[in-house]
Amino acid sequence: MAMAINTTLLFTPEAMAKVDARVIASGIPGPELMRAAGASVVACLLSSWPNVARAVVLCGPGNNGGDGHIAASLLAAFGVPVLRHGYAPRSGTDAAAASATCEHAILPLGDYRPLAGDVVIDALFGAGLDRAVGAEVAAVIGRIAEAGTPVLAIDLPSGLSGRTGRPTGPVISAERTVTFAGLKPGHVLMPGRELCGVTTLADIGMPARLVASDDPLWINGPHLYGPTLPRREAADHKYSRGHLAVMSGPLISGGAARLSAMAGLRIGAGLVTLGTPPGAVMAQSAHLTAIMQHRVGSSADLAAWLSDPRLSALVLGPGFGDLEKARDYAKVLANARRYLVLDADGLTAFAGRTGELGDMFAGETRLVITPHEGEFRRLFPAIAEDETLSKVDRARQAAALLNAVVVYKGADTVIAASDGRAAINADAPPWLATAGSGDVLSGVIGGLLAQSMPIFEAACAGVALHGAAASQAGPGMTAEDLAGLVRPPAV
Ligand SMILES: NC(=O)C1=CN([C@@H]2O[C@H](COP(=O)(O)OP(=O)(O)OC[C@H]3O[C@@H](n4cnc5c(N)ncnc54)[C@H](O)[C@@H]3O)[C@@H](O)[C@H]2O)[C@@H](O)CC1
Ligand SMILES: [K+]
Repeated sequence: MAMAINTTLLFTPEAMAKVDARVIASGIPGPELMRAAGASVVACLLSSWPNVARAVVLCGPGNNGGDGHIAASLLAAFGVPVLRHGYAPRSGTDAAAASATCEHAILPLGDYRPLAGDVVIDALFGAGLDRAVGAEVAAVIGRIAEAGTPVLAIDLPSGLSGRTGRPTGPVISAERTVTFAGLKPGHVLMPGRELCGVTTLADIGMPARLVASDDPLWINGPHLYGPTLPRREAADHKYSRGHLAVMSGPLISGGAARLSAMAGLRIGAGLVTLGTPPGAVMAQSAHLTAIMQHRVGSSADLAAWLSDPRLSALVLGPGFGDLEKARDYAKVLANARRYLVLDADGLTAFAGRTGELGDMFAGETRLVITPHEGEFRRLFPAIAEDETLSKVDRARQAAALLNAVVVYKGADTVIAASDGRAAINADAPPWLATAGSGDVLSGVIGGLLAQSMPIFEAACAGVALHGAAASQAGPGMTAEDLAGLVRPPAV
């Protein structure tokens, strides 16, 4: 039978509970899964801490504790000194059967005092955590943190929500986490990703076809956008690879549009033109070679320019400056049914006016917005303030509200479409948070849209390829370096 981990989907705790139930209903007993889970924890512990002096299993009342009991009995069999602290499982459960395999008594949780050489196995709560941990658990979490004792978390660090990636209260900070069959949003959303430390996905013998979910939530990667990347053909010419326009701001802030335009060209758009206000044309000319210019001083100029049907996608916002003009231009672009990446000043222009923006872009989705945290809060204050929502929920609600693809930026950028599809990007390097990097991202997405890539896939690919360019650039990267390193993958 094909056993599996699913490396592309993300499973909310609810979706994972359904997978568990399906697998057990298919005839694989729960205790068998628990044995495999406990064994994978032991494998991780022994490879990461081969000189462990004492393995301290902190066990909770549910199945997460059950995995911990299995780990305790296996470690004891391997001759590792073991301590169990925590709560006894309810009788008759799989966790109780697991607990019975270990002969060490379960000592009270509050009695644990960390010693040098300890490694803690956190088996208190996993996917079943539904509220803040109590005072006794909070106290032991505090003592472990104070002592700096390394922690290996089972499934999720206790106190972390697998759905939101946020702590529900006091939370374990783990060095390593072992989870099963598929990652949960909490493993990749911040600060969850950091609280998990290094996360390992273990195969516990669930059949591949059952490790599935009808919630369209993925890790961002080529599995999402690879098949729709623009193909290079020998017969390509510049017009067959699309024409991207980037609206330039005034003299003082024209650099942002240039970064965006350069990125659009590098990602493969056949032609890239700056739409420049008259006062900035000379200055921009001094900087441009492969990028062309068109003089655009008013909405009428823009509308006239758009009579060229080859102009398929536009970027509006980086360094644009004039908020009223940004609103007017967005309206012209919406009426002309062009694909638009709205960023920076283009987003600020619609703070408090998201209804207006959504109405403009009704119908087939043609709008991508790329807000960072502050811009998102200004655009969607009610969604941003709702503490029950995860970043994925927020991006999805914003996307539905605007009929747009939302690229909600950060260390855990979420890309969401108005039909509910969403992806979390989990591998961008921290030095990507630099001035001008957002301008490059909007150019990358615009360049892919100009090449007729479908809109959600273009946004996912843009975020991934932008991150890949940053990884290649390395620490100390500037936005100019980044724009120069953006490349389409070979397809
Ligand atoms: N069912 C399965 O097929 C498998 C489950 N596995 C493990 O099972 C775990 C999920 O098990 P459970 O659903 O039993 O969940 P947990 O073991 O995470 O805990 C659930 C129990 O804790 C209580 N609880 C939740 N939050 C609490 C809080 N803040 N303070 C005090 N009590 C709290 C709940 O009411 C419930 O009784 C996974 O994380 C994974 O480790 C693995 O054994 C693999 C297979
Ligand atoms: K845990």
